[in-house]
Amino acid sequence: MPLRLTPLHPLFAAEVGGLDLRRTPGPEVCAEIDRAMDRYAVLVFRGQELDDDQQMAFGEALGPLETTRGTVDAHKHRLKHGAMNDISNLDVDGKLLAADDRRRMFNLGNQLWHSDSSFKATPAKYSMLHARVVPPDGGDTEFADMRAAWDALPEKTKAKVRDLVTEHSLIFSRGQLGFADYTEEEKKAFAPVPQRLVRWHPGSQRHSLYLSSHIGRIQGWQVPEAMALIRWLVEFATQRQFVYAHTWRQWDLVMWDNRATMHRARPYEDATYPRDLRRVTLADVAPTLEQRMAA
Ligand SMILES: O=C(O)CCC(=O)C(=O)O
Ligand SMILES: [Fe+2]
Repeated sequence: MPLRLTPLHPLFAAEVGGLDLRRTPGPEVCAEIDRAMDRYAVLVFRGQELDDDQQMAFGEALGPLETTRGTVDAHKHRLKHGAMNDISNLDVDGKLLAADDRRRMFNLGNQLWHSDSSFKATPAKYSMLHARVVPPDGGDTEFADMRAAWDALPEKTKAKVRDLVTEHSLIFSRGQLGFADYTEEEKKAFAPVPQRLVRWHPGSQRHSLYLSSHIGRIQGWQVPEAMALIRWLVEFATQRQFVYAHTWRQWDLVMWDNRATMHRARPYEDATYPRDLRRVTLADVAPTLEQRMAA
């Protein structure tokens, strides 16, 4: 049975109808979802009244999670030794953290355009956010299609950036927010990781720009030149025609492919309203430099 897909944007993003995710989909439906992710990169499932277990079960049906219940003990240990050292979807009891709690911990970083976990050697594949409580207005999440952005680049620029290797770290993204003080342990934990600037997406057979606020260097380049280029690319790639803005309703589940998109949280007026969005993240298969490029 093919999924019922309704496009939400001329380039990417679609709504998926006819699925009740309280019952974890089997392998055939998951394969359909993967195919739809390859095509659309962002999928919106409305009206899904899930709890943490059901959301995690859906994630696990699609592939290995970045943080699983099996790693909760290790995770508790890391939290005890400084929550700032860790970034995770889980709290100390293994419950999913609300995005706002993660945001408080990670200093508004979600409001910068980014790709999840690009600061990890093996970054994230899919992320899914589930809306438990939403404020009356504001607080959208915006997504930008990094395949369409790549396609639209001038050929000269493509040739210039095609083989570049960037370095990503939480220290770089937090630096943009004014954070500068780190312990030696934190510096070690957040050591920059190399990533390709241009990726090959096997599912869609398309290239994508792998951009993120976590980028702070391009290997072999002086920092000012590197960051001027990265800023230009981010501006280019997040022009209005490449962006889908999701306005949340309670019980929306939105899943995106971090290999093919960037996203950012938008602020909302009255921060006294709760905004409880919970995330489950799937791990990619390998560091980007170890992944195959197009033949
Ligand atoms: O809160 C949001 O709108 C987005 C948060 C985010 O970037 C994430 O959960 O990965
Ligand atoms: Fe994010």
